[in-house]
Amino acid sequence: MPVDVRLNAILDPERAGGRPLVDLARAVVAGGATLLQLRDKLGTTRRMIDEARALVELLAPLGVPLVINDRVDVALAAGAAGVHLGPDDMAIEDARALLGPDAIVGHSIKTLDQAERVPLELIDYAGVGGVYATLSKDNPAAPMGPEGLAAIRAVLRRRAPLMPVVGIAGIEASNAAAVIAAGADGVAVISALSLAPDPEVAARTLRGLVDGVLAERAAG
Ligand SMILES: Cc1ncc(COP(=O)(O)OP(=O)(O)O)c(N)n1
Ligand SMILES: Cc1nc(C(=O)O)sc1CCOP(=O)(O)O
Ligand SMILES: [Mg+2]
Repeated sequence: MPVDVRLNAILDPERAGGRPLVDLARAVVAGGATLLQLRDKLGTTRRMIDEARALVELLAPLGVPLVINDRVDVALAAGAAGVHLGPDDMAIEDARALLGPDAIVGHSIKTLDQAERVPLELIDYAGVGGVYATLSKDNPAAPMGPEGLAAIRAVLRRRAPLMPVVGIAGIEASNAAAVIAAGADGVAVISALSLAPDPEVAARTLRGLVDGVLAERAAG
């Protein structure tokens, strides 16, 4: 079954507004998040495994998968569902060999060239961006806009028609519908959820916007 990327909440302790990650996870899942990612760029390996284990314990009974950003070892140690990797992270082939066929392996696609070359048969979803400007990533690439996402999505659809595509970077309530209208199957979000006054409400709003455009697409 394809990974449900409709609302991909990325939890980053540097951008959690001081909230415990488990509290944030509980709130965004209550609001409709379908996939969670733990992204901790500064913590020790031990801290990251502790965070991941706590999230797995919360999410497993709720049926919401957790992927770990960058770190195959942390995913394995914590029993997470999989990983999200980018062009500078472990090669997809190596990650798949270590994690096995049932794990979720997501991969970033930032250019048309990557869309042509990434071994799509080994991944479960594509994170396409940066769509808009973001303050949540160091040295982000120039925003590609919904048009850039649509162009990458066209290449991915030709190569792997069922590959779920999730847009990332600067996505919030004001622009989420445009990302889905450009062809994404979901949105990946840090600040518009984690730094919202009420993350559960923010998740429900984003999920509603995504579902609305997906329903129009399904209706043809
Ligand atoms: C869903 C999703 N898409 C893209 C990314 C970015 O991954 P990467 O390019 O490896 O950058 P870092 O997140 O590691 O800084 C992502 N994390 N999630
Ligand atoms: C982790 C990440 N990767 C990006 C990319 O462009 O590849 S943008 C990003 C951060 C997204 O956070 P926010 O929702 O706060 O903009
Ligand atoms: Mg990475």
